[in-house]
Amino acid sequence: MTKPTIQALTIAGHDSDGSAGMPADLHAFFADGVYGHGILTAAVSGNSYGITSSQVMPKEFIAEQFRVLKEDFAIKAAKTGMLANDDVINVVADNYSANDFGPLVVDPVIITKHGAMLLEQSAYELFRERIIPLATVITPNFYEAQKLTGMEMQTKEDRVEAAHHLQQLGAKNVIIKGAHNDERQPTVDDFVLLESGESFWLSKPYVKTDRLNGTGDSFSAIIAAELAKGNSVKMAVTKAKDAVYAAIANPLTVGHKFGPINHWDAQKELR
Ligand SMILES: Nc1ncnc2c1ncn2[C@@H]1O[C@H](COP(=O)(O)OP(=O)(O)O)[C@@H](O)[C@H]1O
Ligand SMILES: Cc1ncc(COP(=O)(O)OP(=O)(O)O)c(N)n1
Repeated sequence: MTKPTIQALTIAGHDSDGSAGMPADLHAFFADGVYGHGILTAAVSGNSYGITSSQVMPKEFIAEQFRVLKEDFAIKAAKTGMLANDDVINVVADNYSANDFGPLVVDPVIITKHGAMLLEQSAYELFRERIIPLATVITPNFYEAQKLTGMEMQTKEDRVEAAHHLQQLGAKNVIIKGAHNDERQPTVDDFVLLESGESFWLSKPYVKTDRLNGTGDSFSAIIAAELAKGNSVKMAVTKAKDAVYAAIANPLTVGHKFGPINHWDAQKELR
């Protein structure tokens, strides 16, 4: 007899270097013991030096992927990654609303750590209108929170204010991740604002490393995997923080420049 398998979905772009985007999401789902499905929105050609070009999938093809997954699989939670432009945002929002894939974690992928823009600037407004209200949890980094709220964020208080702003835009639970390259701080602190109004900080030591590709993808994918298991948002974000920290602190040697995180060590943390 086969055992029941918890299934989650990523709606994201593929990065050819395997470190970020859909590959990172699927590694993270696997590390957390969840079977992963993937709706491909775009693909980028990248290696450890960076991204050189990208292609966006046709909207009809994205809609078809939703249709066939819905027909067959019991998906319990999902996450979004690279949504690229207005067409992708519209087809994802229409199809997510029409299907029952459970809670949605929105990772607002706007720019990578190394400066590649993965969401057209002209699409920020539509993203705010159509994607943020679907979010059970939204996980912007410092930069993305500024772009989505239009706020300048300098202090920790600014981060708290930005989280409330994102909640007013319709996201139920908000996490604003700390800066990943601020060597002056001994810790990286992520601010969490829950639907109930409860708030707290998640904190881990700052790790100085070039091997940070796919941290945001993996973080949001573990949150989605935990929600697929029926766990609370509070438990999901805490486990994601711990697991991604373990994956950052024990780096892999892949590529010559900016490397991936270590999902095997994330898996040890999640067991
Ligand atoms: N240098 C670092 N040291 C420790 N934790 C980090 C570091 N960089 C990122 N993190 C953590 O990794 C998780 C993913 O965040 P982040 O890297 O900001 O996402 P993104 O890829 O969207 O920019 C967060 O919990 C963040 O605090
Ligand atoms: C196709 C694709 N999607 C997302 C990213 C970047 O992922 P993220 O984890 O948000 O950012 P980095 O930590 O890798 O900067 C990507 N590179 N490709």
